[in-house]
Amino acid sequence: MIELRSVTKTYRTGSVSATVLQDLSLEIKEGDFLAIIGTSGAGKSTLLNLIGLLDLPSKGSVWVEGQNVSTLPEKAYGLLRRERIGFVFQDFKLVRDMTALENVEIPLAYSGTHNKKQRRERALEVLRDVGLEGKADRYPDELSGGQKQRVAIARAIANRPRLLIADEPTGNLDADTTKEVLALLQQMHQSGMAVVIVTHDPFVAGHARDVWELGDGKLALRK
Ligand SMILES: Nc1ncnc2c1ncn2[C@@H]1O[C@H](COP(=O)(O)OP(=O)(O)OP(=O)(O)O)[C@@H](O)[C@H]1O
Repeated sequence: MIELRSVTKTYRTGSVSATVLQDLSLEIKEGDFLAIIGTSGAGKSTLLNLIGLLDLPSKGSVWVEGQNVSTLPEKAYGLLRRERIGFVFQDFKLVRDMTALENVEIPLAYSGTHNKKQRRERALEVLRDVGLEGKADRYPDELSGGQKQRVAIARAIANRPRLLIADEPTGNLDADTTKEVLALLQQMHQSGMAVVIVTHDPFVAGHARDVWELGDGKLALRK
């Protein structure tokens, strides 16, 4: 589905350059469930940005279904991302002055595939899938952390992406809520989506089928 081939990522700030990923390869296949662990600064977010088509490598290539994304015009690249990938973040990134329902409608409006009525129906359907049917009209500030993350997951899956990327999705949640969110991610995986989680938490990583540790710019399989 998405393949990183010998990617290197170097950041340059003025005359200083730092290589964060070094000749790293990784293939994400349909239905995978993998966790990426590593110390702070190891490059996990940098790696997720490449997997999520948010950034390009300095060297090497990123392939999506047989296409080298470096060779695509920016518009096509953005479209691939919007159609195929959903993102979930530690701090939820919900829009505060929009209700849960309106937040979930955002990607549906961007994709241009649904009219207003269809957007509403699809948003309600995914809110139901994450167990938040009754909270559709609540604003983020009126929801618990776990509920906010469930809204964020609903928003991420509204366009039926093939890949769900979660960057520390339980980082702001307590133990019980962490379990709820993990159950939901497992449910997404069982429904056929590939799931990639970045986490510091061994308990969270343990739920994935494969665990990769990022260190010294390379990945090592830990499970
Ligand atoms: N845009 C950038 N410009 C320059 N350096 C950057 C940039 N983004 C990240 N870095 C550097 O790259 C290294 C890896 O950062 P990254 O955020 O990928 O690590 P991480 O493993 O996700 O860390 P954390 O667990 O603390 O979030 C760090 O040393 C960071 O300072």
